[in-house]
Amino acid sequence: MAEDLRSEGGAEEGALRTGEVVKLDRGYPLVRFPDGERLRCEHATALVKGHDQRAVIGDVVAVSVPAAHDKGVIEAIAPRTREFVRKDPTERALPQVLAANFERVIVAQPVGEVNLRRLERELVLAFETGAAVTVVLTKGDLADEAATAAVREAVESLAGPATEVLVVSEADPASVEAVRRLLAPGTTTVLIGRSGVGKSSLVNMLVGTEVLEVGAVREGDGKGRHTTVSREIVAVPGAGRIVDMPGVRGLGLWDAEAGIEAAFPDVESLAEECRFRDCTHQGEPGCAVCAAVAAGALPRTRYDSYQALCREAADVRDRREQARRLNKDKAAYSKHYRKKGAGPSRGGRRR
Ligand SMILES: Nc1nc2c(ncn2[C@@H]2O[C@H](COP(=O)(O)OP(=O)(O)OP(=O)(O)O)[C@@H](O)[C@H]2O)c(=O)[nH]1
Ligand SMILES: [Zn+2]
Repeated sequence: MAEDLRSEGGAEEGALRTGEVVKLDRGYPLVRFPDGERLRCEHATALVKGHDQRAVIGDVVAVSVPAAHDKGVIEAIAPRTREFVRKDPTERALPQVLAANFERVIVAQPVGEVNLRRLERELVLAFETGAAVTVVLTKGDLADEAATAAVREAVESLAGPATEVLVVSEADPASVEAVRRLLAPGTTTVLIGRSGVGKSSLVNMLVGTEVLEVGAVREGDGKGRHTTVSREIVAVPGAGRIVDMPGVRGLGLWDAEAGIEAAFPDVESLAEECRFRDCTHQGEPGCAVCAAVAAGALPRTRYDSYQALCREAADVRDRREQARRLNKDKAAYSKHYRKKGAGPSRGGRRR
């Protein structure tokens, strides 16, 4: 008992202050307090040790400020209203939260080089958060009107009728006004998209000054480019706040069932006509999805990526289940072990 309390309470005397993680870079998380003060904060060992809890951008945190200490200590992280989660690229079965507590996700892709397969994946992750989702096609000046219209149509049909699709261009400052209108005061928007699509440029246009460093794209393949790794919540004048999430390369699915459903409304509505309620659309009799593919009503590529994403989601689910079972076994084992070992010496150890 006493041990539990000790590990929870921490040794700090001062009152806890509530703040928000507004910047993450290579240093300690930067926390902003309601009075505007910003302070670099490290994590209390109690947070990191047991469950490896770490604050992400947007997290509301309780901070203690030990006397004669230049850093604060994050003692607790408030429950999140929303999380952007991907599978941790370096782990078999662990999630990685990239941002917390936001109201909207903007998925950015360059209008001249839209990658529909990647967009599908980005939409699954965005929808999975439960936030409002918007697609912004960037670099509008690099595509002519006809090409832009064709791409917009393709993207709209992919994203579904509920998702707005906007086109912006650095060459046309008015084009970002539609984005600004989405950022309602008091709300936070997360901006995702592969490196170089123009996310930082969009944020700078919204703010009106160079708040974020813009990467210079190397001629040709665009490889070997310097990418910023910091994430920062930026206030947009007269609107809400936006977080540019640079350097998000891999977007492995984590929890994805609801996201897939939302990102594939065309498949989902066809699926309602399948003979079996649990149809997997892989050749079952009376499958409306397969029938639509055969009739050319549902593009085969679209069907294939739907199936691939479903497989990936199921695979992650299996691995999590495995890990959970393993941990349960471990926990049961150590509980048993503790009981046996602690028996005779229990009284003696208590102080
Ligand atoms: N022609 C044109 N170029 C643009 C536009 N927006 C951005 N760019 C260029 O695209 C390159 C990449 O822009 P960034 O804003 O750094 O892209 P990013 O998505 O923030 O990239 P990361 O920070 O690496 O994630 C820069 O050279 C920009 O000048 C646009 O509307 N038109
Ligand atoms: Zn079916």
